[in-house]
Amino acid sequence: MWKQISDRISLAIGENFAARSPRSVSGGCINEGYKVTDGRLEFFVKINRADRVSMFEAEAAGLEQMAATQTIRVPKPICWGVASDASYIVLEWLNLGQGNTKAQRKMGRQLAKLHQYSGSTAFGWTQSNTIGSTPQINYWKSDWIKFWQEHRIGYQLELAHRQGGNFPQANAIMAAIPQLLTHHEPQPSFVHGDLWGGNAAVTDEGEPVIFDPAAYWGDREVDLAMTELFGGFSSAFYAGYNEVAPVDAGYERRKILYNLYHILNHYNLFGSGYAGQANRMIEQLLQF
Ligand SMILES: Nc1ncnc2c1ncn2[C@@H]1O[C@H](COP(=O)(O)OP(=O)(O)OP(=O)(O)O)[C@@H](O)[C@H]1O
Repeated sequence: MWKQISDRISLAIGENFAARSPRSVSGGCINEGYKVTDGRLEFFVKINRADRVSMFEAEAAGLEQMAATQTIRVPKPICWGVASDASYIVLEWLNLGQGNTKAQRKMGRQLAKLHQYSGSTAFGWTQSNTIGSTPQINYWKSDWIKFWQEHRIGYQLELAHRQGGNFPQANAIMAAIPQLLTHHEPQPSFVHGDLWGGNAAVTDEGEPVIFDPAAYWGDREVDLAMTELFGGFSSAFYAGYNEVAPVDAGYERRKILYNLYHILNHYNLFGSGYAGQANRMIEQLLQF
């Protein structure tokens, strides 16, 4: 496998590359991550089962589209595909850390600029992708409320129902979504889609980077909401974001609805430990 991947890297970069003893890099829980080097060049490689190759195709497309906005740094995808019985994606290697306050502020400003970039009149994307390893449906819709209701909350509730989940207010929350999003008319922003703290970092040169996206054209607030769900972003980050594109009134309520998607997904991926949290969020939303 590594010989094949080395050959594809060589083809992509137009010079000879032969990986020496790939080193496992911890961090991700969906894929196996490796640092590969020939002593001179370095790359980050993620490996999964061969039948998961579409996940890497979508990751590469998402990264390329974000890079094209020239707003915030993302790792450059070098090549991806199937080698032996595995799928892989090769990305430029970045020396990543947490960064200081200045870098966090810059990250906030740059994320806001990504969100201000306009390029679509509808919500969705050219391809569906994955959130964790769950399919994420991106069929186009011109109506954000319908998009969120059907492709996000409805889809996850259906998956949860099929695995026996007990969400007594599932129908009620589906019916309440139009009301919860009323008077909110977001422009489609190209969102990262999975912006927890583990998917954002700062290079050793102080440049903010976001990676491992589940991208689509959506309400920018989905990214902000997720940054708050598991923490990891400092007040400087939010100050930077608000300098460029202050959040709209009503965000605090929508935030719960947007994060419900991720908690339902966690239920579907990791099991019943997340059911209580999802039900509490649903109850909270139904009280508005
Ligand atoms: N281009 C890169 N260069 C160096 N290290 C990287 C790079 N991209 C990611 N990393 C590091 O590897 C870790 C795992 O990367 P990533 O989140 O892309 O993997 P994953 O398996 O898809 O993760 P997840 O389980 O979050 O879906 C990151 O937290 C980061 O520390």
